Amino acid sequence: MSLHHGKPLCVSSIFRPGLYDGQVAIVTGGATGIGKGITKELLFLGCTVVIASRKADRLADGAEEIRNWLQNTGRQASLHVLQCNVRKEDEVKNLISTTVRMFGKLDFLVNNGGGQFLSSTADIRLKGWNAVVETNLTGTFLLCREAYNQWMKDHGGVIVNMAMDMWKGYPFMGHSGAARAGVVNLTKTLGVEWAQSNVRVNAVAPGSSIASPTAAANYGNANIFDAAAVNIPLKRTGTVEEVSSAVCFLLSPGAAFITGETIRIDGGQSFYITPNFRLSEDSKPSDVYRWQSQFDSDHPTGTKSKL
Ligand SMILES: CCCCCCCCCCC/C=C/C(=O)SCCNC(=O)CCNC(=O)[C@H](O)C(C)(C)COP(=O)(O)OP(=O)(O)OC[C@H]1O[C@@H](n2cnc3c(N)ncnc32)[C@H](O)[C@@H]1OP(=O)(O)O
Ligand SMILES: NC(=O)C1=CN([C@@H]2O[C@H](COP(=O)(O)OP(=O)(O)OC[C@H]3O[C@@H](n4cnc5c(N)ncnc54)[C@H](OP(=O)(O)O)[C@@H]3O)[C@@H](O)[C@H]2O)C=CC1
Repeated sequence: MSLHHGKPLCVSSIFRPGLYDGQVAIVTGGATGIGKGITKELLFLGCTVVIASRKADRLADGAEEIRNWLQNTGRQASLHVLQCNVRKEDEVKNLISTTVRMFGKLDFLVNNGGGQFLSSTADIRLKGWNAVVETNLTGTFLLCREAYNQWMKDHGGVIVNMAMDMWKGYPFMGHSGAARAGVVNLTKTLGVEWAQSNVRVNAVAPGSSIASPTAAANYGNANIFDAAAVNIPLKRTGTVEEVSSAVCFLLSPGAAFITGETIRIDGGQSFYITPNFRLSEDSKPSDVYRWQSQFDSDHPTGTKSKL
C-alpha cells in the first residue's frame, strides 16, 4: 500500500493481467526494497521470476513474504531463489546458465541489486571504492554480458539496469555516482550494440527517495529518506511501486521502440537540487568543499566514514 496525496492507494499493477504469462525474468536484489516491488509486480502479471542476491536468509524471508502476498491476490507464484554475488563472475555465469536450464529461456534481466556507503570521497579506501564499483558497474556488465551470450543474443530479450540521481555529481557517494554514470553509458552502448539481436537495454534512475527498511538500514537511520522530501518538487518521497511500474513498462511491448534510455523516477528532484546536500548558509568561496546535510540529525550511525 502506498500513500497518494495522503490517501492510501492500493495498486497491484496498472498493466493488464497476464501481460507476462510464460515469460522468465531474473531480478537481482529481488528479495528486498525496490527489487521486491519489481518481483511482486512481475509475478502478479504472470511472469516466472528468479530472485538472486548474496544472502540466503534474505532471499528465503523475501520469497516467503512475496509468496504470501501473491496468494492473497489470488494468483499462483512461480518464484525461485538463487544465491549470487554479482561481483563474482563464476556466480553470475551460474545464475544465468541455471535459469536457462531450469526454465528453458530468459526473457528479462533486471539489474537492481546494488548499493554503497556514505563517505567523503577523500576518505574512501581502495577496497571500498572497488567494492562499490564492482557491485554496481562491473556486476551490471557481467550480468548483461552473460544474459546476452548465453541466451539473448540468439533469442532477443529486455534488460533494465539501475542508476541513481547522480546527474550533477553525488557528494558523499562519489564511488556509486561514478559507477552509476558508467551504468547509464553502458546502457546506451549495449542498446546500440545489441539492437541487431532484438535485445533492448534501458535503465531507471530513482531519486534518493525510495524508502524501504533495508535501504534505510544501510544508512543507520530509519527516517533518512523523509529528509529528502523538502527538496523534491512533488513534495514527497517515492515508492517502490513507482519504480516497479517504470521497470515493467520498459520490459513491456509498450516500450518496444525504446532502447539505450534512462528514465528518472525522482519527482523532479534531479532538475532542482543535488541530492541530499546543500552548501552551508555561511559558506564562502574558499570553503566550497564544506557541505552541510539539509537534514538536521547527526550523520547516520553505522557508517565508518567521517562526514
Ligand atoms: C549526513 C546525512 C546524509 C544524508 C544522506 C542520505 C542518503 C540517502 C541515500 C539515498 C540514495 C541511495 C539509495 C540506495 O542506494 S539505497 C540501497 C542501500 N543498500 C545498499 O547499499 C546495500 C548494499 N551495499 C553494500 O553491501 C555495501 O555498501 C558494499 C557495496 C560496500 C558492499 O559491502 P561488503 O560488506 O560486501 O564489502 P566488503 O566487505 O567486500 O568490503 C567493503 C569495504 O568497503 C568499505 N566500506 C564498507 N562499508 C563501509 C562504511 N559503512 N563506511 C566506510 N567504508 C565502508 C570498507 O573499505 C570495506 O572494507 P574493510 O571493512 O576491510 O575496510
Ligand atoms: N532507495 C533509493 O532511494 C535508491 C536506490 N537505488 C538503487 O536501487 C537498488 C535497490 O535498492 P533498494 O531496494 O533501495 O535497497 P536494498 O538495500 O533493499 O536493496 C539492495 C539489494 O541489492 C542486493 N545486493 C547488494 N549487493 C549485492 C551483490 N554484490 N550481489 C547481489 N546482490 C546484491 C541486496 O541483497 P543481498 O544483501 O542479499 O546481497 C539487496 O537485495 C540498488 O541498486 C540501489 O542502490 C538507486 C537510487 C535510489
